[in-house]
Amino acid sequence: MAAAARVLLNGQVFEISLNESVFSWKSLRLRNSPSAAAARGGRGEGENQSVPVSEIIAVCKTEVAGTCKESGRWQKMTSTTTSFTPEQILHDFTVYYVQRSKEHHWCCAEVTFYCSDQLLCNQWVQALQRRLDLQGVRPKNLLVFINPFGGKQLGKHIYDKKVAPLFQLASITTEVIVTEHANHARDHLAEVDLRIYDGIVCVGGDGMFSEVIHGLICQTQKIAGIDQNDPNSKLVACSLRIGIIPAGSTDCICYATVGVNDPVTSALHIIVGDSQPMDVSSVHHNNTFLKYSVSLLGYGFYGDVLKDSENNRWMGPSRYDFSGFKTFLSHQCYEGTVLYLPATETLGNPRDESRCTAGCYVCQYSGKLLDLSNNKQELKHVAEEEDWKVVKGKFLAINAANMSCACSKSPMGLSPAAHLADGTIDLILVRKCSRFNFLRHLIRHTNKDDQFDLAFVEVYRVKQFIFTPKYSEEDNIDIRDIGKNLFGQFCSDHPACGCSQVNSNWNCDGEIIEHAAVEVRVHCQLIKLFVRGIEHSTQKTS
Ligand SMILES: CCCCCCCCCCCCC/C=C/[C@@H](O)[C@H](COP(=O)(O)O)NC(C)=O
Ligand SMILES: Nc1ncnc2c1ncn2[C@@H]1O[C@H](COP(=O)(O)OP(=O)(O)O)[C@@H](O)[C@H]1O
Ligand SMILES: [Ca+2]
Repeated sequence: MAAAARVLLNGQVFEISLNESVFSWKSLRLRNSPSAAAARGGRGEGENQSVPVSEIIAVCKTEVAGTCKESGRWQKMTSTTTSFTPEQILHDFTVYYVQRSKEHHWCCAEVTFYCSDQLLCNQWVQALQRRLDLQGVRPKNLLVFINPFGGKQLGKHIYDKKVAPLFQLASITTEVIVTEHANHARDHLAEVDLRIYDGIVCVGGDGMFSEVIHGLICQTQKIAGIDQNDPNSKLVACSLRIGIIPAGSTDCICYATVGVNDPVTSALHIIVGDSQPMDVSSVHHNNTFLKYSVSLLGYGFYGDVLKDSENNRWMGPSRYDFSGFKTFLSHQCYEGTVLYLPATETLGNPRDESRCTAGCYVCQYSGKLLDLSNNKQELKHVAEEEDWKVVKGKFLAINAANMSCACSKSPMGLSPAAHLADGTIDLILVRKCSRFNFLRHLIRHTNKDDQFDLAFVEVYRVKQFIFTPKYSEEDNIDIRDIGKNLFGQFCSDHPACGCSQVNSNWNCDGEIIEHAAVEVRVHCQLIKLFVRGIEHSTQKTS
């Protein structure tokens, strides 16, 4: 087949061409027209444009029944430069491709080319389709879970209206499960034979994503014979990629990996077969596995916000604002000891100006270190005693951010310089301070000011940490119950010392962990997502 051909687009003659990796179309008329210079380098139909084959969603052939309806267009065109006649224009094909718009949004654009004969049309459709078939990274069969009750309860609607048509266009087959109860997706994934799928999609929020990774990681460890209750176990990485269609309340994992929480954008990243490794933290208590975390593990402020917000689920996403306000007013601090193991082998620092973006070299470097350590038999992690550091005190918040935790409320995130896949978490300790100072810290999450540049805030990049509350958990349950039953929620929370004898709980990706004493360890690049990390804003389609 010719590498280039003449076709019609919007009544003008275009030359289309295809090489190994790029499909382009350029207007032949524009070359000599006075407006050519202005149009050069422009975007959109009617101008010169190119699209990487890796970003073509589909190519479809449409037989045109007749020329009557379109004859005005053909007449206009034939009067300019073409040698086509209206009778010859019977065949067209449409190319659907990724188009970038503002703030990391992707949408599906389409362009239809009219060919002079059927053979030419078929040849181009086949040539493009062959190139698409060579895109081995693209998923063909997906298992989809929809949480119908996440966020504003629009998960099913979002999937049916915005996502399913795109998957169909891209010839992706799906098995869709609308969850009927909490943990439905997790339990299904822990047991089902996953070999027939090329990936898993969850439609919902961070809680739904958490269910999916629990099912997937558990099954993977079970098959590999790994004991998840042992905090020192070296976990086996999961091979299936996971896609998130945001339909939750915070959607922080989607936002921090794509740059926006938009269902169409996420669906397109799945279709083109993007892949991004991600760190996962394991949380243990007394040598018992509790949970995995990908975004935020928060004790104190974020733990209390979550606990309170669970009573107000009917409010939808605004439950977090309501509970956030209440928790801020309660100004509760918690006493305890944090032991942490600093990350020494990785590149980067939580106070860096640079950010984790698509193709991040910090994460790639950690990936190489991981490969090296995977080739060794022994688990290297058993750290020397003297490596551990200790911090004791009264804290308003202890936040462990596995990634930036950016979301629409906090566009830079809780730890703006954190990395998706470097094998570390940023441990943020907010010590007891005045309400005014804590508010200053919180407000800095919403703007570009440095939330760590405050005397009562410390941040460390760590591989592992252990938190021990001052008050033992067994005693604590009694205190909390007595306090709640007799005086309501806040009464027992304000002893004269200003620090609570009641423990907080951990917020683990939006799920509550009741234990306060935990041991947390990061597992570098344990899972993969159908994303590429946040693109630099200069990355354009053409
Ligand atoms: C005075 C102004 C104060 C504003 C402070 C804004 C800081 C907001 C930072 C939020 C960081 C959230 C990290 C993400 C956590 C999610 O995993 C979790 C669960 O999300 P989901 O409900 O499942 O989508 N959401 C929450 C709020 O705990
Ligand atoms: N069908 C269901 N009924 C009730 N709860 C569910 C269902 N499916 C999933 N869940 C649970 O709903 C919780 C919140 O889901 P999520 O999708 O994260 O929404 P949100 O972001 O609003 O919290 C998760 O803990 C998940 O386990
Ligand atoms: Ca990380």
